[in-house]
Amino acid sequence: MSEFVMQTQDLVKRYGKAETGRLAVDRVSMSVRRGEVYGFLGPNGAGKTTTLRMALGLIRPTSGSATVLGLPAGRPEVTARVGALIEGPGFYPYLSGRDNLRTMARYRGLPDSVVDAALERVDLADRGDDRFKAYSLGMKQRLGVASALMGDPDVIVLDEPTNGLDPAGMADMRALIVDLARGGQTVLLSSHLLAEVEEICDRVGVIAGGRLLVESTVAELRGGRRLRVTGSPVDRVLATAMRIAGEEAVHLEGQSVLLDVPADRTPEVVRALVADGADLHEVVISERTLEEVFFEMTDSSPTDRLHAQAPTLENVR
Ligand SMILES: Nc1ncnc2c1ncn2[C@@H]1O[C@H](COP(=O)(O)OP(=O)(O)OP(=O)(O)O)[C@@H](O)[C@H]1O
Repeated sequence: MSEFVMQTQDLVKRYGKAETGRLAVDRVSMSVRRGEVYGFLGPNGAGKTTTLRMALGLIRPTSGSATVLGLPAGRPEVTARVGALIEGPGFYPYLSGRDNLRTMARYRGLPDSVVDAALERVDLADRGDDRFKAYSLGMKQRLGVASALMGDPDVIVLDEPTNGLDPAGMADMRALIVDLARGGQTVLLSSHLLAEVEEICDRVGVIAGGRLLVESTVAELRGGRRLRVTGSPVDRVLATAMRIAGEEAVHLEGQSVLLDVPADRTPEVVRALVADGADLHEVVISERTLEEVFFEMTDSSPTDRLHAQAPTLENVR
């Protein structure tokens, strides 16, 4: 059994004319491992939905390929083992939640018994007989997830499942996703919310402008710990830091110099700074947040960071 449940190789999607059409996805190769929660992270319009639709065989790639559970995307035997919630399924407003799911289950050749299990799973069992149109947004989202869970699929693909939910609804949805992975199912979650991905995902793929910028564990992406040094004169601290850690690993934030070095190099850094004549006011070892990593990766300035309101990728581009 392969370690990977979903892989794409150089997936490309160009909407419209061959030469001049919009390049929505540009050579994306990603791999989702069995049993993990994979966060597919990117700002609006990055190409997340288009990539997922190709990976599920819902639209044809311009070039490249995708395999799910070792088979080409879109094959019927694969489709039966993948549950997906992409851009909200079309529910009938005048049918109850339960009848909506029954209709879908029958269409997919599943027994009625999967419906109650799925409603139970998303905590909608006692509201299953209410009409869909009377559901709150959170309930509608949960019913969408229930539709993806019917038949106990191996892989669950959820496109922005917390969109439009209030904080409590988001927390419930995250808890459900973590629970699914604990039960052995693989979850591929697309999101533009950094904090959400950081909280619940094992690995993440970051997409922007149709390109996959990076794919790694959240811990690897953060690069472990970093050192924050505040001292004077700042330009001397900066020069020494760059000499010790290399230019790439040094960032200036206000009056502080940030160094991406392993924590055990702290004494060496402090010795060098003092030897170079810097006055040290503060040396702190801190964990980087995913948000910090993204701002650096996309080269936005500290001023942009000050104006960033919510930790979403919208602020990054
Ligand atoms: N059917 C289509 N025809 C033409 N262009 C499209 C189509 N679907 C998507 N696009 C364009 O492709 C690009 C990627 O869109 P996509 O929906 O995949 O991004 P996304 O990351 O899922 O964004 P969002 O979070 O806003 O859904 C966007 O520029 C979008 O306008």
